[in-house]
Amino acid sequence: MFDTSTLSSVGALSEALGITPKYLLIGLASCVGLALLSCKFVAATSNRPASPQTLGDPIPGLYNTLQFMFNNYKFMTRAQAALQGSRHSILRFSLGPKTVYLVTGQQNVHAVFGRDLVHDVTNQEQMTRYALPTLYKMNPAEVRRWEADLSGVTKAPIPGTEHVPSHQRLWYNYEHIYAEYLGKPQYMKPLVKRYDDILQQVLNSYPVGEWSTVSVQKLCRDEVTRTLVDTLFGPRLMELSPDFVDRLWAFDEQVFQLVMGLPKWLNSKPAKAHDAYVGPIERWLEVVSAGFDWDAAEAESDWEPRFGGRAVRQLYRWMKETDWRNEVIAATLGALVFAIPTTMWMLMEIIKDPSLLQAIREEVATATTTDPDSGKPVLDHQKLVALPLLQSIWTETLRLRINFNIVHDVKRPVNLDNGRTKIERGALLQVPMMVAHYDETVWGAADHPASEFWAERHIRYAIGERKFVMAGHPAAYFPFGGGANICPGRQLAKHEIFTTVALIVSRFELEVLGWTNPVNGAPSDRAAQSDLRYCGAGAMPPDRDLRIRWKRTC
Ligand code: HEM
Repeated sequence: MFDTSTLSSVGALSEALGITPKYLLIGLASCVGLALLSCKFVAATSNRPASPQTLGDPIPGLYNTLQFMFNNYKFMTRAQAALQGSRHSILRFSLGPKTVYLVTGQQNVHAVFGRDLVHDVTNQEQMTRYALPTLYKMNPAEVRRWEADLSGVTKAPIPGTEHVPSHQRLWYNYEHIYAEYLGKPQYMKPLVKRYDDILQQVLNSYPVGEWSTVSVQKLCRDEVTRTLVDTLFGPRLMELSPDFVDRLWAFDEQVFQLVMGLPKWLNSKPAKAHDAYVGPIERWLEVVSAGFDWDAAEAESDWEPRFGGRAVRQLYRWMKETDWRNEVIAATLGALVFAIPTTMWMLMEIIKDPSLLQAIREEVATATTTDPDSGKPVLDHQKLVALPLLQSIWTETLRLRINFNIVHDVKRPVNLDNGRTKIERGALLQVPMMVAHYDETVWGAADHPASEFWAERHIRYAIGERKFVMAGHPAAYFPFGGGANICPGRQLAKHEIFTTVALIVSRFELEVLGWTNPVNGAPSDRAAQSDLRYCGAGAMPPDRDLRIRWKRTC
């Protein structure tokens, strides 16, 4: 039990850390073990030389750990400040008993994602410790299978593991099937076509010539999400569970807490939301797999109504062949990242600025043809994803709104910082997007600081023609991660999001009504900003909604 003095010191500490007391209490309970270990660790390592830069810890072993976990934005701002003006681009701190190296600088980022270190610096320990038992619901025996697969993630197995049968190579197949069936153009194109068709049907439910009021967040969380789910999984999932999309968003709210692995008795909400989300996927799998003929042509088709697109079907097939339980398959498929916050941001940025909206309409028209039979407009997706202004807005949105700390374990000692920093085995490397994506020296322009959205940041004009040219170095921009684990859905996401924007701007007249608070719908006197609670965890959604009036024109 806490007495009042404990609560007031919790209050003071929470204020200093910028964490709400509730989270601090949960954090204190869960971190106490880590912190004790960490104090021992700090004592053992305090004689180290001051290279690389070390981030001070006001309460050794505790403050940094808590702030990192519960107010990542403040932590990263401190880290940025510590690195500024320092001759180092690597910052060391402790997270519980672990030594963490925050890796910044283009050369270092390039090295961490590069082929040379692919077997030395991996995400596998993070996966087996955090993602597989929580997000993918694997039991200890199932996790041990992954731990036992030492054959690596690349096509060629790590020397000495060539005896592992190829379909039993868990790390390799997991990456490979995603990369193949989500990323390769011949498999991705049918998914994009399906997405376009379904979204058109959804938008056609708004009668031509009639004004109606919609909100951008609600539209994306509802209609656009349904379109995405139908594209990947087919229509049966939502027919069997009409409230599936509500369950998805309820789970989305809890996912960060879930992956933190807090015990259920401390906070049961994340596990409950997870079960409520995975349950319908498991039931759907039972229904669609029953009697499915794996030797028939439909098993190889680009899209069929049971499993939907080929990626999900291929994953299911491999997982069954390698004896995954249905619950684990359902949880793994359910973890497919959805691209919704990026869609919300792009729509908001375009719709709120009438001259940008007009420029995008004109650009989209150049990627639209007319169907000779129906006379209806048809998007040329290949042209669409190459449009310069749309690409600039996409790049700018991802740069500012995707904020993820990519974490890798060091399996063998590595040298970074031009050989000046030796990283020991067992340490953690964190590659934060926030430092690279907001770097003023890379992205800043006169009158347009790096922290600000500027639609034309990645546009150059050559003889009056608009061209897309990324304003900064590619190694300072990695919203999809990098190296062996780079997001396999990145091209699909780009195609789907561009299609959504193009269909909306070209078929609707749009008028802004105002910003609202999505929690209670009340009017807001300011535009949306990134929801900083999501800093370090993925996409930062807008903290305000945009209410608009729209009228379908064709
Ligand atoms: C704007 C949209 C998206 C962004 C910014 C994004 C970003 C990311 C990032 C940062 C990672 C982690 C990479 C790493 O650990 O190095 C990731 C992984 C992943 N993404 Fe995406 N993603 C997006 C959309 C999608 C879509 C639409 C799909 C599929 C339908 C998808 C499927 C995946 C999968 C399966 C992984 C895990 C790969 C693995 O575990 O190795 N993503 N994504």
